This record gives sequence, structure tokens and C-alpha cells, in this order.
Amino acid sequence: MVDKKLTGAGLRGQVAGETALCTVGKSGSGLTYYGYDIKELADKVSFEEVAYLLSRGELPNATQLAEFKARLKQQRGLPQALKDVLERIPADAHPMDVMRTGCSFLGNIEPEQDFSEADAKIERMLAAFPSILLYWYRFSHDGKRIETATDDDSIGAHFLHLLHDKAPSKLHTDVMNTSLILYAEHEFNASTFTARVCASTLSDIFSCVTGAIGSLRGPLHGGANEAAMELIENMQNADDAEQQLMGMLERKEKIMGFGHAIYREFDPRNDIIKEWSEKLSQEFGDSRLYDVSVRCEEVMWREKKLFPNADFFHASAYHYMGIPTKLFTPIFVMSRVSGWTAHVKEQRANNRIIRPSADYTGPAPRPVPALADR
Ligand SMILES: CC(=O)SCCNC(=O)CCNC(=O)[C@H](O)C(C)(C)COP(=O)(O)OP(=O)(O)OC[C@H]1O[C@@H](n2cnc3c(N)ncnc32)[C@H](O)[C@@H]1OP(=O)(O)O
Ligand SMILES: O=C([O-])CC(=O)C(=O)O
Repeated sequence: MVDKKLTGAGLRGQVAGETALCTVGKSGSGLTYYGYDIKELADKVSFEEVAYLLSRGELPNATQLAEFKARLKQQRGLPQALKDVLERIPADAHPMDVMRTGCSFLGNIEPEQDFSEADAKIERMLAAFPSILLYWYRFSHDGKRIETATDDDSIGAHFLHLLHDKAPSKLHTDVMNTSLILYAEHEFNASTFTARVCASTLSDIFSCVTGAIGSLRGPLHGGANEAAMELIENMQNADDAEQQLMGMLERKEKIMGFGHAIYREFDPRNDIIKEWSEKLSQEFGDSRLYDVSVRCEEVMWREKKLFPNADFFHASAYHYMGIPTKLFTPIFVMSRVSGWTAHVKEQRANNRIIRPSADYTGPAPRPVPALADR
């Protein structure tokens, strides 16, 4: 990858700590989890194996995986107190706010009393987050109190099952699996750094994840997959996409789903999700969204040397699976909770409170004037 000097604002280019979890923009295709290349992981394993890897440092063997999945399945149910809270959140709330509240409330009724409980709480969040999201969504939008304890083999299938009231196809299950793997971990991104700052104060794991959800919500981070969908859904065809984009670039507007703080030439997750988006477009029988996305990619590279990040082709892929746009970023939460919590454990294992300094730009020292003189 080409080196660009990364200086100044946003702590860009500054090392803020150590991690054994992940490399971004370094070896192989540019993204590794505990030394495993993202392409190989996306090809060969399940999201549950990746979640286990991130939490324990090694991939599970067959017995460990079966036990891990069984524990996750058992924990999909929600306590009545949490369902009561979710039923009070209005239909027009942003689902990321629902996730933030759901996570925070879970931390009230099932708190992490001691750091030795971290693994149990991580499994509970992995199992319960799709249930929290869909219980609220189905109650507020369809007036239905759904049963969240399904028998689906994977977190991705569980999510789609609750959303559509039926077990998903193999294709959709596979896409969800890959998507959750791609979103699982990404070094010191903004939301993970939020989680680590919180962990460094020796706070509980639910507080760390609640804060991280808040950071992920913004359109410059996880919220970009929804913003990308809003962009492409209004493009009628590839030529229209080109025309609209050229206008936006001329007006110096930001194009959501493009660019990256670390990668300079490509995001290795893009090719993978792009391929699934194409397959889904064929199954869907209407390739408009895929076609306009491809043209956007071409135009952005030609005009600005900017490339699609992980979020851009996720928009069309999720849409083809019938997922409402406002649920896109919460899927990111369902996945990234594995990375956040792995970082919380890593921070706790070698902790010093994260407390950087600031360059002062305010007024020189001065006396406080009396109220009557101001
Ligand atoms: C999973 C994820 O979270 S991936 C990121 C998701 N976010 C998005 O897709 C939002 C759109 N993208 C962006 O806002 C940015 O590219 C970010 C936030 C991801 C990275 O920001 P930075 O590290 O500041 O970007 P970088 O230093 O590469 O920017 C270089 C130049 O390209 C411009 N640029 C970067 N991305 C875009 C974009 N998507 N559209 C238009 N211009 C852009 C910047 O404005 C900057 O121009 P300038 O030097 O004249 O100010
Ligand atoms: O690393 C980043 O800054 C953003 C990102 O791609 C991610 O968190 O997946």
C-alpha cells in the first residue's frame, strides 16, 4: 500500500497503545485477526469461530465450537424487564439508540460484578443483541411480541429469522455470516478506542460497549452503511449515478461509504462484500442497486482516487436480503461487539488509564472580572 503522511488532527498516525488482535493496512490483503487473513476467514469459517478467536486468541476446535454455539443459543431469550423497556421505545427511535439503551439496561439487570465474568457477559451480548433489536423492531413496527429464542444455528440466521418470521435461505445465511466476519474487528477505530478508553478507567463491560455503540452510530463511522443506501436508492441507473456523483463532487459534498482513515488504496473487505452483493442482485432479479454502486466505485476512483470502504456494498447487499435501511448499523453492532469486548479484555490485562494531553489554545492567564464589569 502507498504511504501517505498521516499527521495532526484526529490522532491520525499516532500509536495509542498495543494490540495483538488485528492489523489494518499492513500484511497480506491488509486486514488480519490474530494473524489470520480476512479473506481466508471469510472463506473458511463462521462468525461464531471468529468471535471465539477474538475473545480467546485461538480458533475453537470442534468441541469448543459446538459448546460455544450451544451457549449462545441458550442465551437468546430476553428478561421481561428488558422487554418492558423495549416496548416503551417509540417506533421512530433510531435503532442505534435502541441498541445503546438495550445494552445499557442489560448491564443494569445482569451486571458484570467482577472482571472474571467478562467472557460470560460477552457471550450474553453476542446472543442477546439481535433479540433486543428485533424484539423492539417487531413490537414497534408490527405490534408483535415475538419469541426471540430460535433454534437457528448461527447469529446471522437468528437475526434474519426474527426479522422475516421464517428461517433464511442458505445464500442469505452465508452472506450474513460473511458480513458479521468482515465487521467484527478493526484495530483502534473510533468505537473500539471509545471502548478501550472506558475500559482503562476499570469500568464494567456494559459501559464500555454502550459508549462504543454511541461512537459507531455516527455517519463517519458505522452509520455510513445507512447513508450509502440513502445515496444509491435515489440513483435510477449507472448513468444517473455518474451524473449525481459528479454534481456532489462539484459541490464538495462528502460521499458516504468512500474513503478510510487508514487504508490508502482499497479496503480489503470491499471485494468480499461486493461479490456477495452481485450474487444477491442476481437472485433478487434486479441489479439496479448493484450497477449504480459499481459505477459509483468507478467514478470515485477516477475523480478522487477514493475507494469504497466496508460499508458501501453492504448497503445493496443488506437491501437485497430485505433488511430495512435503519437496521443496517445495528448489524454492525451485533458483529463489532466481538471486537470491542476483546479489546476491553486486552486493555484490562495490561492497563494504564488512557489520558492524553492537549495543546492549549485558550486565552493567557487573566483575572476574573466582577459581575458588574462584564
Ligand atoms: C466501517 C467504517 O467506519 S469505514 C468509514 C465509514 N465512513 C464513511 O464512509 C464516511 C465517508 N468518509 C469519510 O468521511 C472519510 O473518508 C473518513 C472519515 C472515513 C476518513 O477521514 P480522514 O482520515 O480524514 O480522510 P483522509 O485524510 O483520507 O481525507 C483525505 C481527503 O479526501 C477527502 N475525502 C475523504 N473521504 C471522502 C469522501 N467520502 N467523499 C469526499 N471526499 C472525501 C477529505 O475531505 C480530504 O480532503 P481534504 O484533504 O481536502 O480535507
Ligand atoms: O478503522 C476505522 O477507522 C473504521 C473501520 O473501517 C472500522 O471500524 O471497521
